[in-house]
Amino acid sequence: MTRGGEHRPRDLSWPDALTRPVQALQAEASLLVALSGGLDSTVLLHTVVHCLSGSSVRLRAVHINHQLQSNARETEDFCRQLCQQLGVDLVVERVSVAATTGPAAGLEAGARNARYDVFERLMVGGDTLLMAHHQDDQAETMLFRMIRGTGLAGLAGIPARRRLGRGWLVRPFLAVSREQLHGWARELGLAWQDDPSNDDERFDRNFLRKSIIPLLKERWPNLLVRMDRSSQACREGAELAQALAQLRLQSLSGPEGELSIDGVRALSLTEQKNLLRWWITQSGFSVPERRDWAQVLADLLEAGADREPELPGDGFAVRRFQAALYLVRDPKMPLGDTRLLEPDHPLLWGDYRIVLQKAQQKVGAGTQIPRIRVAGRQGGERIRPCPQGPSKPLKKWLQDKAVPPWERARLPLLSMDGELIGVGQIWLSPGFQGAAPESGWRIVVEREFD
Ligand SMILES: Nc1ncnc2c1ncn2[C@@H]1O[C@H](COP(=O)(O)OP(=O)(O)OP(=O)(O)O)[C@@H](O)[C@H]1O
Repeated sequence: MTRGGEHRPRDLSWPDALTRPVQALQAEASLLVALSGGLDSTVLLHTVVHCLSGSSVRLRAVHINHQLQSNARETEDFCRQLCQQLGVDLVVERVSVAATTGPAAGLEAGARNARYDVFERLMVGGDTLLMAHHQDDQAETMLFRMIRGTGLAGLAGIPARRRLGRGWLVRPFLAVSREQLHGWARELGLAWQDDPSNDDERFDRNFLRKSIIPLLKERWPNLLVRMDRSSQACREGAELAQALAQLRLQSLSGPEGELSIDGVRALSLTEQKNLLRWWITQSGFSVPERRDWAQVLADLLEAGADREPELPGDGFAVRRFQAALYLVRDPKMPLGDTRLLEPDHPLLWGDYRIVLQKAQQKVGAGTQIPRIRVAGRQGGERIRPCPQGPSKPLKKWLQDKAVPPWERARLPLLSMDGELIGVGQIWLSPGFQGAAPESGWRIVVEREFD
């Protein structure tokens, strides 16, 4: 349902609290306003147009139609008309939200994920996406996270600025309350769309907004300001914890990014947890949800030498090998089949990329393309590390080289005429390396994330 009056604001003086944070965006190259059609983002779009039209900033809006509400089409039309009247280019994306049959929270989260996926995809370098989150959203988020039992970083609430895809996400209204936004929207005579799902208290956020926060505000009128202070304190605390974890990471990590067990063991349990979480996040993964961190750490750090403890995660695992912890990415493809190397056709083998190249010809070297096979370990292989020397079991050789067990299973083995000529990046027969290799052919083995 459309509320209020016009697509054009009345000619009043605009409140400073709205214009100040938006004027600070003058230096941005390109702004994208996330426009839901609701009151908050409609006021944001009007304010951006009021403050920045005529400036050099490129301005667009983006509306995501989740196709969930009965008025989804009406809201999309509203956004189109609004942008047309304001002379702002609008991108509309329709998405299908998963988990529609799940519990209310699943649907809410599904819509949010779909929305952020689109935003990320749309952003190019130099783009800044603006969202209209305000002080009340901040308080709801903090309460909600507290109820779910989140840590310091979660209690820091919604950040005013953070990276999103190739650009930035900025929330200029975080210091403005919902009441103020509503008051100004009416005073300026603006129109907006009401979201019927905002009244549905099966959604946790709505329950907090409609039933809990008003009660708290009645008792503590400056609740929002106090919570804002708490979020600031938590943000600072989280920043300090990260800085400490980063220092520890630098001093305890070895040449392959592994962490020394003795070094980690010397830290308090609190610091161990802090370090492990930061290490996982820094490596681009999500920290697994565990309640038994003390147990997880005791397993990783104290298990007997004969055990191979691990903390599994999504796309990775933290594993122990000898005196260190390793953060190991899941391999890219199932290994197993045998492949033949073709000249100048890179072979992708899990995380490895293997290339066979014709090298400068040595006098007397054959010109025939060597038949080099690439395969995973089957067991029983032997290696002849020195061309004229004796061969030894590959298993023993890998153990002597202290190659971790998970790495051994992933290594591409290169062989020719039944003889091993290469083991991942660890070893390559001298006949296939250097400026003028004996065989007339050079092999290059790289690991993708090296
Ligand atoms: N359908 C939409 N299309 C474009 N932007 C949207 C849409 N829905 C929400 N937004 C943007 O996100 C802001 C916050 O909206 P809302 O509070 O509904 O989302 P939220 O789920 O709480 O957000 P978040 O998950 O980011 O905290 C809006 O002010 C608006 O800028």
